[in-house]
Amino acid sequence: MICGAGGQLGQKLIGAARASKELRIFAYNRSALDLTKPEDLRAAFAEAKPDICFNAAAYTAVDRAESEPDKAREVNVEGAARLAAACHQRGVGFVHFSTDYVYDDGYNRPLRESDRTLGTSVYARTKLEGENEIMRHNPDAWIIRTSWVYAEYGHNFLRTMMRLGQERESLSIVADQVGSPTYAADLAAAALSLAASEAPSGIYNFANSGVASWYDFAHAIFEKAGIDCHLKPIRTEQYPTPAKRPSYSVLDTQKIAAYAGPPRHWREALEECMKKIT
Ligand SMILES: NC(=O)C1=CN([C@@H]2O[C@H](COP(=O)(O)OP(=O)(O)OC[C@H]3O[C@@H](n4cnc5c(N)ncnc54)[C@H](OP(=O)(O)O)[C@@H]3O)[C@@H](O)[C@H]2O)C=CC1
Ligand SMILES: Cc1cn([C@H]2C[C@H](O)[C@@H](COP(=O)(O)OP(=O)(O)O[C@H]3O[C@@H](C)C(=O)[C@@H](O)[C@H]3O)O2)c(=O)[nH]c1=O
Ligand SMILES: [Mg+2]
Repeated sequence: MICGAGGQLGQKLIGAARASKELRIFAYNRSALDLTKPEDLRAAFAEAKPDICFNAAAYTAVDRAESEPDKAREVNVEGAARLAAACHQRGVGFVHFSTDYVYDDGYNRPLRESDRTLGTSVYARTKLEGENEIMRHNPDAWIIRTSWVYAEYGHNFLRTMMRLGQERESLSIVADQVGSPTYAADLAAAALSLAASEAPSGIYNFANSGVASWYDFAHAIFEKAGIDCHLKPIRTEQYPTPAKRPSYSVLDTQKIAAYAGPPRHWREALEECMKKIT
């Protein structure tokens, strides 16, 4: 059972599950299963009778969340907790997704699952609270923290850059926020591997390997797309946004690698994704 099936990760989970050929898939987008509606949940469980549930549904608009915290909370905390509890009651496995933005920004080495959390934005705090509520309602849950997710479709930095790069002659992009771009297809495959393994419940990081600033990421996108737009590296203060983002959120992925294999480099994954964009 896949919730949030219309999002970028949701669509890739469907693809990964189909490729395995052994799974019967019940995928629900927001109109079929709204996490804030208990009656939708009951109907979906009755129909799918799943062995395992993947929750790709979330409120992901980082800046907008600053002005509508209740909406973000409703999905990322209450909705996620409700789904986790429903799975636990029925003995259904549960896989949830969280974000690099939950980590404390004081580290200068790849972040481990046991490191301190903080959350400098409404989005990050609702995701963190969601994690805690999930673990309280469902101690068997797997929670995968990931970062900078993109796909050839959906709302993401890659698609924003492709659009702006074609419209503008030059773009200023922050170069002092560092993380790891992650292809939604690689994340989906890792999530299925984790759920099929003997991995204990708890928190797992997953991201493509290698490190990039948003500026590096934009640079690689323009290079691969052959877009001729001048890129200027800037500091965070020069690009004010409603939500404060972490300056360093590279994830240590050793823990999940034991069950899902080592992730490939973000540049290799980006190349595969961009071949799908015509
Ligand atoms: N995108 C990223 O860079 C990152 C994402 N993550 C996490 O990964 C997960 C997947 O994210 P991603 O696929 O990128 O996000 P998307 O925004 O692409 O997809 C989220 C989906 O959830 C749906 N949704 C929103 N509210 C509800 C609701 N009440 N009930 C059911 N569905 C709902 C959205 O529908 P609609 O479009 O109609 O609102 C959308 O289809 C999320 O948990 C996210 O927090 C973690 C790190 C990075
Ligand atoms: C469009 C644009 C953005 N930026 C900066 C702003 C920001 O610091 C950075 C990325 O902007 P975005 O809004 O695309 O990224 P953002 O929405 O913050 O992406 C995050 O989404 C959530 C869901 C997550 O969980 C995170 O892992 C992360 O992927 O790029 C520029 O510097 N110049 C620009 O022209
Ligand atoms: Mg955004």
